Amino acid sequence: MRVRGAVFGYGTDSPIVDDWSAEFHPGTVTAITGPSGCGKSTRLYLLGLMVKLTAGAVEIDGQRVDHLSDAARSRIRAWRFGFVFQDAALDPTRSVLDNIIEASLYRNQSRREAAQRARELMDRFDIAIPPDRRPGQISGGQAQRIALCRALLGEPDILVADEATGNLDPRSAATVLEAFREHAVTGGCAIVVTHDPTVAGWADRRISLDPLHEGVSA
Ligand SMILES: Nc1ncnc2c1ncn2[C@@H]1O[C@H](COP(=O)(O)OP(=O)(O)OP(=O)(O)O)[C@@H](O)[C@H]1O
Repeated sequence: MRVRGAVFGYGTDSPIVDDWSAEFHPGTVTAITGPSGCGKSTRLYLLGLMVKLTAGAVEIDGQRVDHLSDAARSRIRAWRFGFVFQDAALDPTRSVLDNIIEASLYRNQSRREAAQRARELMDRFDIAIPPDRRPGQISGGQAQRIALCRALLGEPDILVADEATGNLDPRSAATVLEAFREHAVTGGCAIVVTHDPTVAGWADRRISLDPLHEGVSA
């Protein structure tokens, strides 16, 4: 996917993202780095078609998609993207299992199949809690991994993660990074925002938004 000349700001403030262009390739993990508040998460919202640009365009497979209707953008999000946000964004009223499988039900996957796969993912990421637990009764690191299970369950083309290893011990973080790598190796596109130099160094490409060393490196 790519973004061309994107401009976006919140309300009447000056733009947070001003004429941003970038490309993200299948088979590749790209890390986005930069100081706190520079607009890394905002760029993920923009790539995930969650906000409307003031100018510029977002393209997937060469097709412009940012200007489509809300319903069309929601469909693209459900079918093409998997998201892991900083706050996990789990529904507190539903079990962790239901949180994981919720999005896949939009994709006409059967509940039984989805639940089976969700349990496999929970095992893979060592989330040793009963699947009927509510998000209010789990740790921050578990919530992040539940959000990752939810993102992976839909087998997205584009996996977008915001500080997805931030709350994790080194072993759990390594399992999560392996999952990003596997996603890329199987032809997916992974985009990870991180403050962690180890994660950035491990990625295939880095987009730095730091004014002192802005640019792309591989
Ligand atoms: N909903 C909002 N309304 C107004 N301003 C916002 C909103 N969300 C973020 N901002 C502002 O936009 C700027 C960029 O925020 P963003 O969360 O994208 O930065 P970030 O680089 O991801 O930060 P961090 O590394 O601390 O998570 C910040 O100045 C922030 O205060």
